[in-house]
Amino acid sequence: MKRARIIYNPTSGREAFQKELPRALRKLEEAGYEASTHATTGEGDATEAARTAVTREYDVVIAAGGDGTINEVVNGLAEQPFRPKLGVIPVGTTNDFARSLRIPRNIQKAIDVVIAGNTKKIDIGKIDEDRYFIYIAGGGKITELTYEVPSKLKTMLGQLAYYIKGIEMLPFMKPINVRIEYDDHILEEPIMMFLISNSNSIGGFERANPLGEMDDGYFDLLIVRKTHFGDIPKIATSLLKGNHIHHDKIIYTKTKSLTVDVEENVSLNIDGEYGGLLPGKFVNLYQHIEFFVPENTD
Ligand SMILES: Nc1ncnc2c1ncn2[C@@H]1O[C@H](COP(=O)(O)OP(=O)(O)OP(=O)(O)O)[C@@H](O)[C@H]1O
Repeated sequence: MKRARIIYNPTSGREAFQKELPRALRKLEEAGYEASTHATTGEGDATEAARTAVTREYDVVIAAGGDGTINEVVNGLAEQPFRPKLGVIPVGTTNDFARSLRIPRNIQKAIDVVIAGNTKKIDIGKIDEDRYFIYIAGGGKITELTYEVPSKLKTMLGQLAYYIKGIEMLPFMKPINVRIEYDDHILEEPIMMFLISNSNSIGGFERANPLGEMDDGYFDLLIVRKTHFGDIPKIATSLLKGNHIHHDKIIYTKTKSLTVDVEENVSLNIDGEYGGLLPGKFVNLYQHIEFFVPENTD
């Protein structure tokens, strides 16, 4: 009999999962899984729980929560030589990663995806020696000033799936001097921010194959060079149209790894959460975790 460990955040998304849990367990049992649960107790607990699931040789881990919970579970699995297959039940406030995998928001339908058994190996980002991210890492320096973001700009930016959180901050950012090394390039100049993504969103909003670039071993690297407040709407428009690749304030490329050095204190954002200060080394781990995904995503 296959064994599944459900790691869920009981506080995530208005506690919706707990109500559905008995039904989810029943479904899994009927599908031939012996299933057990672990309710997380606070920050970092999902990482520990995932490590324990590996030690106890579960075949499958199911992470129920938001992006934060999935990030933590992946951090517990990523360094293990044997990594169970990972199911995702998106019950958080932000579920960008699950959305990119086309996993349904409906809890029972998301369980059905696990039961159906279709999987895909997805790249994972590694930061320095022992931290991992699932879809985005980025950095920049936020100013003390609070400009009002024009509402038109906000509406436009609202359509940017992954980069929204980063780009939306542009008006509040001030230039930082960086040294970024990627492939054979060395960039040494003031920039507004950089975003490293393991996604298909940028330049690919209308892609037919949504997972096409989450398993290719490459990050998307987006760097916004030093710019003035007035240029930001233009940059946002160009990002939205997907022709940002040719914008002179934007560097957009693909790379398997990069290092980012800074002279001052600049914070790093990992999967939407504060992730300490730079510098950092970022490496794409090719097809490192096998996720359950709906069948029609290939
Ligand atoms: N029992 C708990 N009580 C409080 N916080 C917890 C608990 N278990 C886990 N957490 C923390 O909650 C963080 C965020 O959770 P998660 O990503 O699942 O939800 P979310 O999408 O951020 O939003 P929300 O919790 O508002 O639905 C996790 O990174 C984890 O550190």
